[in-house]
This record gives sequence, structure tokens and C-alpha cells, in this order.
Amino acid sequence: MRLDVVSIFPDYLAPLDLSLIGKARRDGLLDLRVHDLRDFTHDRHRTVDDTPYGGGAGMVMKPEPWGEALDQLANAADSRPVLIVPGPGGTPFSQAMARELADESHLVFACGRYEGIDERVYEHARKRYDVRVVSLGDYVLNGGEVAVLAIVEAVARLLPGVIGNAASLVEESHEDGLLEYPVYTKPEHWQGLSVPTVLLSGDHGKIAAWRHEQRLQRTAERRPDLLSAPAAASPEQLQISV
Ligand SMILES: N#Cc1c(-c2ccc3ccn(Cc4ccccn4)c3c2)n[nH]c1N
Repeated sequence: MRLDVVSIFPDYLAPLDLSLIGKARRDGLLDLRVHDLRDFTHDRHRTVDDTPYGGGAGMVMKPEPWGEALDQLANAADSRPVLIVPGPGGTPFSQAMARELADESHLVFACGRYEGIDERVYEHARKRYDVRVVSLGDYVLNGGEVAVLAIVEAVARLLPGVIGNAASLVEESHEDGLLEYPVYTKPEHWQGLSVPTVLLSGDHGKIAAWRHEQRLQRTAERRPDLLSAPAAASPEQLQISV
């Protein structure tokens, strides 16, 4: 997969050089390139923003640098790329969206700042991209970089070979509509607290049943909305013992 990220703060994306995502890049599983939007300006101040038409507070990102950057990246694409533009008014990002994006061959991320990007950039981009405006959640950030870090990690970890043990992707929160079960490791006793004895039994059937029950209980306690969502709850999943 090819991923391009455009930002006025390219160093904000440095964490993508670390850990499993960084290893995937070094192993050639991920072709991730970060671009400085200011490299697509041509004035001596490398200007990327200006005052909003119609007045109002703050500044708006100018269309020209974005148009030049996105046209150049579209020219480098083998097929129609997906352009993901984080924004507070976007479609909420989800595990389902991560799975869908993981099947794409080329993702381009536009990190806005200030009060946002001139709307004509989205219109122009639709000629060459599948444009998706995506929100990380119902709170306000100062720009798109934090969202891109989260989206890239959620998508990249689904790609073959990125996570060493693909089995660990199966019973994760939101993967099948339930939250994850509690996990324990050595020591067996700590601060007067002990590991649940079922986990020491070696009875894999009992352990699996206990873990499933824990997932149902946790989901009912913390995210009952997931149990009412049509896709999340099969009839047996709703048979929660209390
Ligand atoms: N994803 C996501 C986001 C964002 C986000 C993403 C990109 C930008 C580019 C500028 N701003 C500031 C801003 C504040 C207010 C109104 C418009 N724009 C962003 C905010 N906020 N909250 C989320 N879940």
C-alpha cells in the first residue's frame, strides 16, 4: 500500500517511523511518504493561509498549494486514490472504515489546519480522488495530523505481515462488535490480587467461554450501544448471564 500525507507540520508524523508501522515501512510492506505543503508554494513567505471571504475569525488554507500537491500525488497514482481529509464534521472513523481502507492500494491524507481548507480544494480533488471527510470523534482538535496518526495506525495494522500474529486481530474491541476481554500475565499474585483461576486451568474450552462472557459483560457495562447495533449482537450474544 502507498500512503501519502500532506501537512504543514511534517514532523508531527514522525511517530509513524516508530514501532510496528516503522518496521513495516522498513520491510517494504508500507510505502508511506510525508510531504510539506509549503513545498507547493511559490512566494518568498511560503504562504498557505489567508483571511476568510465573508469575514469571521481565523484563517483559511489557500487552495493553490493544496491543488498543486494533490494533482502531483494523483499523477503518481496507478489507480484512483482515496483522499482522506480529517475534519470535525466528517464521517466518524470506525474499525469498519479501517478494514475498508486497508483494501485500497493508495491513500492520500490531507492534514488541514487553521479553520480548514478552502472548499474548492475538495471539489477539485473529486475529479481525481474518492474524497472522504473523516472525523476522529465529537471533540475539536487544531488540525488533522493527530487524526492521520490514528487512521494510519488503524489501517496499517490490518495489512498482512504488519502485526506479527494475525490471530491477535480477531478478538479485539470493535472487530466483532464486542469489547476485548481482560488480560493478565505473571506474577500470579500482585498487591493482594490474583489471576482468575480459570486462566490457570489449562482448560481451553473453559478459558474461551470465560473470555467471551467477560467480553459480553464489559460491552454491556461500558458500551451498551454496541449490543443494540444490528450488526453487533447475534441472539446468543444477547444471552448475558448476570
Ligand atoms: N479528524 C478530526 C477532527 C478535528 C480536526 C481535523 C482537521 C482540522 C483542520 C483544522 N481544524 C481545526 C478546526 C476547528 C474547528 C472547525 C474547523 N477546523 C481541524 C480539526 N477536530 N476534531 C476532530 N475529530
